[in-house]
Amino acid sequence: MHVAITGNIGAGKTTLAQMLANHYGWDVLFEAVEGNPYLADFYGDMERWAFNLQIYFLNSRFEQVKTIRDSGKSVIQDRTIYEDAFIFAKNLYETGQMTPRDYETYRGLFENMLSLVRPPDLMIYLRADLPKLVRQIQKRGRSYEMSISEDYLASLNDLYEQFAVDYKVGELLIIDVNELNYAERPDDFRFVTKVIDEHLASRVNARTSLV
Ligand SMILES: Nc1ncnc2c1ncn2[C@@H]1O[C@H](COP(=O)(O)OP(=O)(O)OP(=O)(O)O)[C@@H](O)[C@H]1O
Repeated sequence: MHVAITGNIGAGKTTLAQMLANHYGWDVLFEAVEGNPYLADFYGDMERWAFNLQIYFLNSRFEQVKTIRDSGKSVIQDRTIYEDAFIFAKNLYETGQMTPRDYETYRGLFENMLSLVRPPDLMIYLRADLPKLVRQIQKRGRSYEMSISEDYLASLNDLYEQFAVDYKVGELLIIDVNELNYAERPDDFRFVTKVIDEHLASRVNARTSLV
C-alpha cells in the first residue's frame, strides 16, 4: 500500500502523515525540508533559485519513488513528484520566475522520470482555503516562510484544484480540512480515518470521492 498526501503549503500534510503512519503502522516519508540547501534562498529570490530548487526537489522525490518501490512495505508519503512539476514548477514558469528554457529542461527530466513512477494506490488531497493556510504557516513560524505572499498561495491553490480535476492515474480522495483540527481534536482525526477506511473498503467502486 502506497498512500500519498497532497496539498498546499501549510495544509497540514506532515502532521497528518505522521498521525496516519502511527495509526495504521505505515512507514512515513517526509519532504526534504531540514537541510534543504536552496529553500531559504528560494524564498528570498524565487527567480534566481527556482531552477536549482526544482531540480533538488525532483531528485529527492525520485529517490523516494525508488525507496517506496524497493521497500515492499506500506508507506505514506508527504507530497508527491506530481506536485513539484504540475504545481510548483508550473507556477514558477507561468508567473515568469522560471525561464522557458529552464522549464523545458526541467519538464524533459520530469517526463523521463515519470515513465518509471508508479502512482500511489491512494492520493489524499487536503483542500484548504487561504485563511487556513496563512494561519498554519504563521503558527509554525519558519522564518524563511514569512515572505510567502497570499498571491503565491492563491496561485498554488488554483493549480492544486486543477490538478485534482486532471488527476486520472490513480485514486484521489479529497478532504476539506478548513474546519478540521486533527492535531488537537481526536474526533476530527477519527473522522479522517473513518473516511479513509471507507474509501479503502470501497476502492473498486469509486476512483474519486469528496467529503
Ligand atoms: N517543488 C517545490 N517548489 C517550491 N517549494 C516547494 C516545493 N516542494 C516543497 N516546497 C516547499 O518546501 C516546504 C515544505 O515544507 P513542509 O514539508 O513542512 O510542507 P508544507 O508544504 O508546508 O506542508 P504542510 O504544512 O501541509 O505539512 C514548504 O515551504 C513548501 O512550499
